[in-house]
Amino acid sequence: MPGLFLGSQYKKIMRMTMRSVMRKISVGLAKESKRYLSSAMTRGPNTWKDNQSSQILLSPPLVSLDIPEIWASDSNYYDHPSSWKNSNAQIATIIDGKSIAEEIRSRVASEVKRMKEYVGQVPGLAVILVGQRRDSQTYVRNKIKACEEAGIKSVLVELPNSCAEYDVMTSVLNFNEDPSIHGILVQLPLPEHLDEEKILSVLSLEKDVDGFHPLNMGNLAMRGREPLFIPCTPKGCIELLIRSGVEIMGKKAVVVGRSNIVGLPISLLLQRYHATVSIVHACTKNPEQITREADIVVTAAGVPNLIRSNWLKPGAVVIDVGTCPIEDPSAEYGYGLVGDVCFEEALRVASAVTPVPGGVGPMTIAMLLCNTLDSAKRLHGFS
Ligand SMILES: Nc1nc2c(c(=O)[nH]1)N[C@@H](CN(C=O)c1ccc(C(=O)N[C@@H](CCC(=O)O)C(=O)O)cc1)CN2
Repeated sequence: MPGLFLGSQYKKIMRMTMRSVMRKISVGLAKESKRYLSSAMTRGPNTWKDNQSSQILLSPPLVSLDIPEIWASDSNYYDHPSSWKNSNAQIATIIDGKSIAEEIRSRVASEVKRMKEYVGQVPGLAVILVGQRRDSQTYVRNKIKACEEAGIKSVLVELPNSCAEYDVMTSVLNFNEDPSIHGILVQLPLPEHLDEEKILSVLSLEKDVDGFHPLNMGNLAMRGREPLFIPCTPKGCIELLIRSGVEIMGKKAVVVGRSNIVGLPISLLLQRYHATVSIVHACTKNPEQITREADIVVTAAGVPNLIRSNWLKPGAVVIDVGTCPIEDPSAEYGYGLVGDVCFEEALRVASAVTPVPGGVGPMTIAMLLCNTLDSAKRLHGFS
């Protein structure tokens, strides 16, 4: 499977790297270019081949994506958007996040088994849930179930809505010290009286499987840096794009929403994959004029049916992260989920769309398992 990546995006990055290096040589920067090229080569395809047996995801380490910051002057280098599928009558592909997530989860399970055989330990995840939000309870229940199915140990701490900051921080600090726990997450949002920033900042950087610690987020934002963890939902979006064969490099991407959980990190991550990224948010004037230019739209506004057909360019790829709970007495837990995208309309304009439910949501949980496994491997020096 890594071959798929090598066959398209990586080749393109290497081609661009070579071009940039050639340009640099021509302007007298031969020494620096040679150093860059040799390091790009050593952490490039060879590294990938070496790791193939235990590699689960197709998305590569971020540092391996780095290329010199040189603006391309040859306009025919990128695929022109006009070469994208362009018919209004087209019915988009539905990106099946549920089945992709299942495949990833079964690969995580195999790796957990292998780790148990070689190290005698399984990864451990601690989940802290404060309060009784029904949606949070569902997500946490699903996370615990997914851990069980993958052979990952999980511990759940449930605290009442009225608890003090001190109680949450004490739980986090205890798990920081527990060697059987490799990942810790505090389910968000927290009740209003609790200071999220304060709580997340005491979480051990090495166990921050949500990737919300300011240092992990900062490293995601900075070129040449590799965060220990990439937030689960954005990481899942990229994995969906790559697995659906969507080219990211050089494409115009628009992110709708700027939350710390999704909007901000996905915009940073798309930049790391060399998309040209715009962010629209609640204060943006005429956001549809901006999204209409986009090859890739990732939306995380939490506003049902915000994205209508006139917000989309024909052939765009649409990733719907919006999950808005709506009352549904006939549903198992009394509510259903709707996304940000008017799905029926998007199907007629876009080239690919994720559904809600069954799109990004299941990927969030699959990526959490990946991050927990990665953390355990790192902490036990197992590859
Ligand atoms: N600590 C965190 N809090 C929150 C995160 C997060 O990544 N870390 N993200 C969201 C909620 N979330 C995970 O916690 C999450 C959202 C949706 C799903 C999911 O599988 N959705 C399914 C439908 C599930 C259902 O039946 O309701 C789908 O879309 O198909 C998983 C996790 C906010 N908080």
